[in-house]
Amino acid sequence: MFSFFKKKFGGGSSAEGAPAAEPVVSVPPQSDAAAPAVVESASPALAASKEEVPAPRKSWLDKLRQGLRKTGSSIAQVFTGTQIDDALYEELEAALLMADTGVKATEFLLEDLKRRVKEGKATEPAAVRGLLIDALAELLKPLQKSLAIGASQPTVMMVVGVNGAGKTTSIGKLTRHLAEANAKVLLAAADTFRAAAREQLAVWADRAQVEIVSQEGGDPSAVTFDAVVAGRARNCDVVIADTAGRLPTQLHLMEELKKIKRVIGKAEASAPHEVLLVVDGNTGQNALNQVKSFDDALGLTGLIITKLDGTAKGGVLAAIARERAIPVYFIGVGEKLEDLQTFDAREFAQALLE
Ligand SMILES: Nc1nc2c(ncn2[C@@H]2O[C@H](COP(=O)(O)OP(=O)(O)OP(=O)(O)O)[C@@H](O)[C@H]2O)c(=O)[nH]1
Repeated sequence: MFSFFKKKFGGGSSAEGAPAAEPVVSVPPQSDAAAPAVVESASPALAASKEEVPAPRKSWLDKLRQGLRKTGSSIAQVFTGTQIDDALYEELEAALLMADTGVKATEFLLEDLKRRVKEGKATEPAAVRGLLIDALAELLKPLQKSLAIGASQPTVMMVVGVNGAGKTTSIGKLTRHLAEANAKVLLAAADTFRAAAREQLAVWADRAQVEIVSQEGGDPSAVTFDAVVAGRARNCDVVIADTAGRLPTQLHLMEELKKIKRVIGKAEASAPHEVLLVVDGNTGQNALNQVKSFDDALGLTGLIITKLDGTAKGGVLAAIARERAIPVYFIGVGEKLEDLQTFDAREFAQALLE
């Protein structure tokens, strides 16, 4: 099994810690026992002093920092005073809630922070900010995991989400990155209703020079089934199915997704290997509700969080970590190819609070 993304994205969530030059064995970051040294060096922030952060990653990080400023500045405001007292914690609580961190994650972070302040014997509010970065990075750590390709051929991914979350755009970018890393990708346009959605996916397929299975009207499950069978016959590394946007409350449409998942399993018993939810990070607590609903219906394996360019609701990642810790494979901060990058817990905490 190998992961393209350490190589392509030059750092970020890869917990492997291996040099970025070659595809590497993917080790889930959570499995500290298996790879302790690796986890240690996973932070690009730490690595940055030793090796150059690649240019696309750097420009993405700048955008992420910029994008999270609306969230971060109201939290940072709390640390401009001179004392660490109840008022500071109350202000911080309000700022975290305003950033859509949610009650559970906010309570957890405050408790953890107070413990860190006590243990670290911090006396300056500015130092508390550093400790909050540590607390947040630790809370977010379970979300950090690389998307691994290659254990099955093809690796079948099903991508779901509400309308306009950024599914097709994210699939397009992911496909480009995979294709550039020499993976053979086949796309399935399982949104058989909306011509524009199919066309949009076809444009991405064209740009990445990959094949696409598409059909006007008809059954989305049938299109996906055909794509998985074709992907296997053509020795593809990855098959990605783009599904039509839907709200979790549209029960018949959720049933349709369950059917697509079942039918993929009929085409390839071990598939789908990934069920990815694309969520618009700008929707805050609503994003958390989407994660819970889609996970209950489909059993998600990963998240792609988009539109973190210009949000006041960046705290939602902490809420997800506390309430439904599904790996965040990618973060999107815009519409360009390089705007989709892997997630790194400490990097995110720093981008938010530094
Ligand atoms: N600012 C910003 N815009 C994004 C990002 N990701 C996607 N978009 C834009 O969001 C809009 C919707 O993206 P799509 O990829 O069409 O969303 P979708 O989920 O496939 O939509 P449906 O097919 O309607 O379900 C497009 O205009 C994208 O360019 C992001 O990270 N940041």
